[in-house]
Amino acid sequence: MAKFKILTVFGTRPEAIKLAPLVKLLAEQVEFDSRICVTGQHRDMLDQVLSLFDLQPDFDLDVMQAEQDLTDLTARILPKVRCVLTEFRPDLVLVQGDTTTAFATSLACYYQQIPVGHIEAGLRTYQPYSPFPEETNRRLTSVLARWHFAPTPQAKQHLLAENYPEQHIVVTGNTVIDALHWIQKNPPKNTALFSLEPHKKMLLVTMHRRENWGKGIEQLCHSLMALAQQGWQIIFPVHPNPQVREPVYQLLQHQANIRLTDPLPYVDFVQLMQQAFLILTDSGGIQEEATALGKPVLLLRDQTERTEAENSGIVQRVKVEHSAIVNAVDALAKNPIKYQQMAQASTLYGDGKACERIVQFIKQIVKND
Ligand SMILES: CC(=O)N[C@H]1[C@@H](OP(=O)(O)OP(=O)(O)OC[C@H]2O[C@@H](n3ccc(=O)[nH]c3=O)[C@H](O)[C@@H]2O)O[C@H](CO)[C@@H](O)[C@@H]1O
Repeated sequence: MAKFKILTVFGTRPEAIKLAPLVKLLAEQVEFDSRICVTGQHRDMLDQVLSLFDLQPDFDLDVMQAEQDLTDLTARILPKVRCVLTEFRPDLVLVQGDTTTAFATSLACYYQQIPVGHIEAGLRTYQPYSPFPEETNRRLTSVLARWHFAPTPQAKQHLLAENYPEQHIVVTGNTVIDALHWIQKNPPKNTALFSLEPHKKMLLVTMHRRENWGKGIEQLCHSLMALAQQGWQIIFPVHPNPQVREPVYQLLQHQANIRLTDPLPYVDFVQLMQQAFLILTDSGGIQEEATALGKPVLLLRDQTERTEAENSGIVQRVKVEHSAIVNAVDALAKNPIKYQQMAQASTLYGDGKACERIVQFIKQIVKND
């Protein structure tokens, strides 16, 4: 019998982290012919993850260009994905999350009438520009997908409220927790892990969302200067986008107690999350990982689609303003009871078995076909 052909397409670091354990598991299934296609939307950061998980793409579209804009990126992905679809002729294409790669790939599949399975389906803020373009990318991807792998019951509820058929939706947990477990079980040998000053409490910081470009990044940098002067040790892996990198390096490069780095290998970053007193971020995936690790997060965004973490108390939204950020850090440092209430590990985003559930569901689809 011919094998069921699955093509998994991704292009950015967070998609690669979240799909790595899944493509590894798919490759072990004898009844599947599973291939990987990378668009290369984030070239360097993507390659770092591929090498960590020892993944070799079967197709590499290499769409990355300097200062790429969303229109050009979408327009470059469509015909390149079409070529792969017509060459490999998959029975199912898997995409993840809310990137331009996920949306444009789903559209290319729709034009070829190839079914799409959407991993991490159903996250919503219902604000089209927050986060931008991710909120609209994920809603458009839902429209184009046939199968919806929802990470949480709440994500499933969003999809049901939008009238997607219940038999096409399955709650799996988020595959990022599988990735986290994998990395904890398979720490790479010979890595030079990041060294810290042991007597100082550490704040781990990331910021890259478009909504924070300009004023938000400036406000964050000024708050970090004030916190560094109070004696906090700050580690800030800086996103390579010039809209982020230039102002951050300009404002913070020579400040005592602040270490700016290039984006770190995933294993180093996970270790730093564990060592941090607090994480300050506008990231999506870090909220999920921090929830699993029991590490409090100050979320530097107006909206979040990860309301489960916020409701559980581990994630606290903070206005991206100098004094609001400084006050929020101070308040937690001075209130150990509140801090301990936040620092509770939870399986809200999964138990590390999301990939198994996705694979089982796909086998069921094949059986029912
Ligand atoms: C709107 C939103 O919230 N963002 C989306 C975005 O990712 P998201 O905001 O999560 O993307 P980030 O660039 O913050 O990447 C986060 C991931 O990178 C790791 N990390 C971070 C810094 C570093 O130096 N090294 C490192 O390995 C983190 O541990 C985490 O796993 O695309 C994801 C994949 O489709 C979606 O799930 C998210 O919903």
